[in-house]
Amino acid sequence: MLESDAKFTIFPRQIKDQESRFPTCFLSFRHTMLKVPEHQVAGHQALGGHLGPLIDDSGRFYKPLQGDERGSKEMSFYTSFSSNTRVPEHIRRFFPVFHGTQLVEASDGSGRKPHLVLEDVTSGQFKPCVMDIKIGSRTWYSESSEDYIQRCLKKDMETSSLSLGFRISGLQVYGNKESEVWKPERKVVQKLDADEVRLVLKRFVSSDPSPDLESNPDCCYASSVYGGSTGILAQLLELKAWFEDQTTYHFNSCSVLMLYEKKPLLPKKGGSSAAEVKLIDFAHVTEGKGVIDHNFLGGLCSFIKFISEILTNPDEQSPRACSQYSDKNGGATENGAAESK
Ligand SMILES: Nc1ncnc2c1ncn2[C@@H]1O[C@H](COP(=O)(O)OP(=O)(O)OP(=O)(O)O)[C@@H](O)[C@H]1O
Ligand SMILES: O=P(O)(O)O[C@@H]1[C@@H](O)[C@H](OP(=O)(O)O)[C@@H](OP(=O)(O)O)[C@H](O)[C@H]1OP(=O)(O)O
Repeated sequence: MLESDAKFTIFPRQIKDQESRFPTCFLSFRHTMLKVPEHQVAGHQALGGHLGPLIDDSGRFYKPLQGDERGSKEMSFYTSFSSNTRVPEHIRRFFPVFHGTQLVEASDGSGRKPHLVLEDVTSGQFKPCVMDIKIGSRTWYSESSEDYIQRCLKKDMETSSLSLGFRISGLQVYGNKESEVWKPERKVVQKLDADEVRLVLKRFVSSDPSPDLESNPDCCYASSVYGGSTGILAQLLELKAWFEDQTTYHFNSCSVLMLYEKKPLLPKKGGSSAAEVKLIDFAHVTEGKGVIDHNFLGGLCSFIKFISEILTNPDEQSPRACSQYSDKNGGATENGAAESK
């Protein structure tokens, strides 16, 4: 039995019809115009007739439930988490609000399909800077199939996951110039080494993120975004304290999403930037069975060290230029779009 009040079980699959696999209490219809999210930085994307998430104008993010067990796993997680009285209130804010599931027209034209209805965490932001960081030195878990374990192992070894305990899955950073956005190729940022990751984390909080500049990034937003009592570092430390205690869930292959809105003027010293940390992607969450999620905790600690070192030494010269990824579609672009899966 789980230590939580909520049952953390996968919904049964007695009924084959995909729409019927999900409890009717979660199904509802809202007739609204859905569109492809402009600020998505990783994951399956709805562009080009693929199946991917959609958003509406009221601040909701519709993530299609994947037909295999990933969909039921993610819904099972949100259902369990929503009613788990052991989750402290101050920790809930790190998770997108869950509004149940809904049948909506899928982006790949395959008809109405069940989607998770989540809070759109970028809603209302004009120039959101977003980074998706997949946490953990391993993205597989013992319950996975042999084939899945092999695929994950290969990817973990080829990317920074194994060496750093996390990999950057994707990002976008706005510059101060109107409509300039840096959205480097995902395959490249996943494989950066420690120096390059440090440089990207600096560019994320700089006035001009453009990778072809000779100068070091100015990090002029570092103290207001990463620092301060409500900044990214403080939030990550709060999350870390929870992970040192919680043993209900193992967050395999989950991501930390960092976001803040780029404003042309610098916030006053010590002023808040309304930077946020969110946890997303729960398609591979498993039961913690009373054991600390050391894979996630280790990766989180490693990521925290990168952020805190930037705050301590923002002016430290980065030993390497990022030519590796600036050469490969990494330059600042006009409304650059990430590639879709
Ligand atoms: N609640 C949300 N609000 C706004 N954007 C979101 C939200 N959840 C996810 N995103 C965006 O969508 C991207 C992919 O999300 P997620 O990892 O959940 O999808 P996925 O298709 O399961 O990914 P993967 O293929 O890595 O398993 C994130 O990087 C982020 O940009
Ligand atoms: O194709 P799948 O089975 O949906 O698995 C995806 C995988 O394709 C994807 O890799 P890539 O297409 O970006 O190379 C993985 O994303 P990362 O690159 O961030 O690792 C996804 O994580 C895979 O999905 P899942 O994690 O559910 O296995």
